[in-house]
Amino acid sequence: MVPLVHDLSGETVLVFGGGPVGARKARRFARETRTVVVSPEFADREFGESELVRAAPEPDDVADWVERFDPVLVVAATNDSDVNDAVVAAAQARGVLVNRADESGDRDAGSVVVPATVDDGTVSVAVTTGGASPALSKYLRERIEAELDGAGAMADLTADLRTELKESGRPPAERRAAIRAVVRDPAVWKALRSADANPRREAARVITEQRGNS
Ligand SMILES: C[C@@]1(CC(=O)O)C2=NC(=C\c3[nH]c(c(CCC(=O)O)c3CC(=O)O)Cc3[nH]c(c(CC(=O)O)c3CCC(=O)O)/C=C3\N/C(=C\2)[C@@H](CCC(=O)O)[C@]3(C)CC(=O)O)/[C@H]1CCC(=O)O
Ligand SMILES: NC(=O)c1ccc[n+]([C@@H]2O[C@H](COP(=O)([O-])OP(=O)(O)OC[C@H]3O[C@@H](n4cnc5c(N)ncnc54)[C@H](O)[C@@H]3O)[C@@H](O)[C@H]2O)c1
Repeated sequence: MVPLVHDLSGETVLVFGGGPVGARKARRFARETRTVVVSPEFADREFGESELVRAAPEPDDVADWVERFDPVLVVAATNDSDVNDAVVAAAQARGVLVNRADESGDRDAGSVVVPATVDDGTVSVAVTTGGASPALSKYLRERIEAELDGAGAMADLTADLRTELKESGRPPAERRAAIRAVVRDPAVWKALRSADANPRREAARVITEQRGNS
């Protein structure tokens, strides 16, 4: 499996099944794009900004639902494996990506796994075990969460520094060395994680020291 980062904005994600698993997937996708959940019941679960459609399609009806919403990704999260089979078949027939929540063995063409993810600003880390052990993905995600504190701010800071170094006409090798030194510097990280420190000043110090060393 090849992890790719997919921009879903402007697209539709269609989720079949409004149980805890369908709700979790729907919350995740609804943060990014229009998400529609089809299910005969939704209990009192949280579906984020998703649109909820109360229905229980038979396997033979699933293709019509997929055609009607024209999604870029379909999620099969019902507790009825015949319906989930039909969702996979309908997605494949239309060349649409499909995530199947009730299977982690052999995957069908076009199938995708939803990884465990941590976000900090523009930085995302995704963990997958290729379907082998979702509990391990969750555990590793929890461990990475603390590591990532400040990463979004570091991405913003170094994006600005890259632009400034380019504009000041520094040669590529020097820019690369400077940015690499900043992202590895403990004092810059510490400053990014504390409210009253000055990360820009720390970064400027690192760049000056780096230039002196090369
Ligand atoms: C990462 C995460 C993302 C998300 O779903 O948002 C995710 N599962 C999560 C949690 C979790 N899921 C399960 C447990 C109970 C412990 C256990 O069984 O291990 C726990 C842990 C818990 O609940 O503590 C049970 C389970 N999961 C699947 C099956 C079916 C099967 O194995 O056949 C069964 C058995 C059902 C049963 O037996 O009834 C299948 C899949 N689950 C995946 C993703 C995909 C593979 C990801 C990978 O490559 O690792 C895949 C293949 C399909 C998919 O859904 O995309 C999310 C953590 C989010 C987070 O917290 O960060
Ligand atoms: N991927 C994961 O992390 C994970 C975790 C636990 C379970 N699972 C598997 O995923 C499936 C869903 O898990 P759950 O805990 O949400 O199950 P659940 O039984 O609580 O919910 C299933 C939902 O599907 C709905 N449904 C039934 N028939 C439908 C139809 N024809 N069309 C639309 N919706 C329909 C039900 O009303 C219910 O709301 C289970 O089969 C389970 O094996 C996956």
